[in-house]
Amino acid sequence: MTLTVQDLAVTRGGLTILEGVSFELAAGEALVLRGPNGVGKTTLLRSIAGLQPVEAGIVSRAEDQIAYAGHSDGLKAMLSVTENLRFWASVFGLSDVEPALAAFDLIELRARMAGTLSAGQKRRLGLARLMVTGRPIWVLDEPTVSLDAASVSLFADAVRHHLSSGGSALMATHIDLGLSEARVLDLSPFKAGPKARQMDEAFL
Ligand SMILES: Nc1ncnc2c1ncn2[C@@H]1O[C@H](COP(=O)(O)OP(=O)(O)OP(=O)(O)O)[C@@H](O)[C@H]1O
Repeated sequence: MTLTVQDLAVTRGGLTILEGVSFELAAGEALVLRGPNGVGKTTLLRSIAGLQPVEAGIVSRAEDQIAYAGHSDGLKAMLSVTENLRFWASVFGLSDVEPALAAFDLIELRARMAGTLSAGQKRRLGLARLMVTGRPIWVLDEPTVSLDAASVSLFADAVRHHLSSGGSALMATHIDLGLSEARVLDLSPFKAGPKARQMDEAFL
């Protein structure tokens, strides 16, 4: 199994948000996390990626197997599109960025400074970065934000290709990507108990 999550509890701002979350993800599989705004999708993904500690439970995975793409694109504004990808490829020990440029329709934009890209173009570059990590488990938080229909379709193709090459993907998304092979996990039943909920209201 690529990723096993057992009885996981995660916190945000010192409060338990989700508890009792369990699932498995094998090579070639995609799992889509669903649930209303604020249920804890981002918190869960960050915890699984090792970006924040878990409160309880087990996440069995090698952190160096995970490529995480979250809300901030992490792009270098003063580097070109190609230079950004080359930079990330070098960090991960890879060199060929051409497939990633092609997959996300970035060839015509390759010489542009990343800081001058539109929101959707930046997002495409942020997602292209996944391909140059060479890492098998993609953990994606709302990957399609700012993407138009054609770009969503490119992204879905990239995920399909990743799965067919033995990769796997765990993602939170509100839209239907048309990935018929993806399983769906609704997080609503794992919301932490009423005590934590009441305290959460105090933040509002
Ligand atoms: N610093 C904080 N202190 C307290 N609560 C927080 C803090 N940051 C986030 N939260 C709360 O934690 C809960 C989970 O947030 P999270 O971002 O994981 O939800 P989400 O399911 O990803 O939401 P969305 O669909 O809106 O992106 C929310 O109720 C949010 O208000």
